[in-house]
Amino acid sequence: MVKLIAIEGIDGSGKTTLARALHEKLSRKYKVVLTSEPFTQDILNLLEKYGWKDQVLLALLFSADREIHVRWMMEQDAEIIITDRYYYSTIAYQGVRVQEEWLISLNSVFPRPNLTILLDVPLDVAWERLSRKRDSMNFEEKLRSLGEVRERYLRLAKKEGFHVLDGTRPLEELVTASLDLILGSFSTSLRNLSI
Ligand SMILES: Nc1ncnc2c1ncn2[C@@H]1O[C@H](COP(=O)(O)OP(=O)(O)OP(=O)(O)O)[C@@H](O)[C@H]1O
Ligand SMILES: Cc1cn([C@H]2C[C@H](O)[C@@H](COP(=O)(O)O)O2)c(=O)[nH]c1=O
Repeated sequence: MVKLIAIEGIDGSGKTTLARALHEKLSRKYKVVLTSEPFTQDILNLLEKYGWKDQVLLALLFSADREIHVRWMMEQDAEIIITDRYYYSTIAYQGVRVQEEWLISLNSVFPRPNLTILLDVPLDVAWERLSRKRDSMNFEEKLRSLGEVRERYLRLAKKEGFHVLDGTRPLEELVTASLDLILGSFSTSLRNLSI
């Protein structure tokens, strides 16, 4: 059975960097697919067209994109799939303005990840990192709500049992900690092979 690992966190928390490093390490022993959300170019076009203000529309668009993403993931020949963002992104981000129960219900159709890692960073660290890539989507809007998104992620982590890692730690430490979690939580066959 394929194992699904979700990497979550606010913008600038280091998700993409960690996901790529884990992909590189795990690929030495396993068939690993690295993917991310938003998944399709279509959703990026729609975000461009309709903007980022209407959070109900965003929740519906991201969830539709996720359905296409999940179908695609199910077709992959992989032992491990690492996704840089998954449905908890919708619950944390759109949850700032939209009823959480509805978001949870909307996303209840998707497979639950086997393991979720939340990279947690304070806002000033995220801002500093993001300002280096100010071309990122919707920069000014993001900064306004990122604190609330972080709080929502931390609450979700407690409720859903995510593994929370301090994203200000050096990358090498984060990779080691994540590999321990991944190999420790999966089957004996995965655990017996060291990376
Ligand atoms: N552990 C780390 N320590 C210091 N800098 C880091 C660390 N991880 C990532 N960075 C740097 O922070 C910046 C943002 O990293 P990255 O793009 O991986 O974050 P992200 O969470 O995927 O962001 P976004 O959600 O905006 O795409 C990059 O410049 C990256 O090199
Ligand atoms: C999947 C998903 C994403 N978002 C937001 C979060 C980010 O601000 C952008 C994606 O950009 P990134 O460079 O990949 O971080 O979209 C969201 O609000 N809801 C979602 O479900």
